[in-house]
Amino acid sequence: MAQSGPADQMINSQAGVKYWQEADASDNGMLGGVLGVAGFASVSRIDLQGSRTFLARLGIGAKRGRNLVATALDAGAGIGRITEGLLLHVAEQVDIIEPVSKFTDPLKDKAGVRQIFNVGLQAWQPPEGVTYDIIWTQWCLGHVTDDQMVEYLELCKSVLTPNSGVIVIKENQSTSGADMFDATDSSLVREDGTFLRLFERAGLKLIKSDMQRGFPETPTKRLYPVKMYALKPAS
Ligand SMILES: C[S@@+](CC[C@H](N)C(=O)[O-])C[C@H]1O[C@@H](n2cnc3c(N)ncnc32)[C@H](O)[C@@H]1O
Repeated sequence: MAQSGPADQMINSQAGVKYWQEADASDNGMLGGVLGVAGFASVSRIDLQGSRTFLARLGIGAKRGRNLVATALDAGAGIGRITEGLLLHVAEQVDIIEPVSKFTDPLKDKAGVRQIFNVGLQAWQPPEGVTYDIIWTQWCLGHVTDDQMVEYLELCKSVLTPNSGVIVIKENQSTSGADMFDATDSSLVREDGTFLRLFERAGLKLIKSDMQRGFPETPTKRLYPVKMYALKPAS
């Protein structure tokens, strides 16, 4: 697609939310319909397994020798696929950020779900005194500009449990040599180098990273590579 100027300036957050308001409130809707493509029905399960393994490498998990935590934040949570499939298994309480309230309404009375913030990442204001052991942000950072992402990460840093808290980012990767704008949902697929620059700008250091493995691939369809980054305050 032809682009002019920094690709992140093409992001229109209202257009992004409008796209998602029309999406199905299902795992398949959250994953852009990919679960309905022949051979791809296992993508959500494989994604969650990859995330569980990544958290285990950080010492977090339900198995012996790993630690459970008190609080997690699921950012850009959609219908709570990650809250239910991952975070509630390792954290006592989970807060949620998600701009589309029809996705989160069914989560209001779910055991373990504490506060739901129906705003975009760029408008989120953490309540006074709250801290999180895990802040998980997956498949939604493409909806905010580079500056908004840095501001969001700075906020995350300020509400992370001192020393032990960790921020995890799990996002698609552009491999075309540039960040790629997608007009369908008004989002940006960033390159690894862009993520690393923005993390540094936000005062975060990378403590672990891994590629998601095991996604299916067919002769006619291949998903973007997906990378997981674990971050802590640089100082
Ligand atoms: C691809 S879905 C991923 C949902 C969830 N993270 C998952 O992996 O199942 C993208 C989500 O980002 C949300 N979203 C759109 N704009 C956003 C914004 N500005 N800030 C945070 N989330 C946003 C959408 O409403 C949608 O729920």
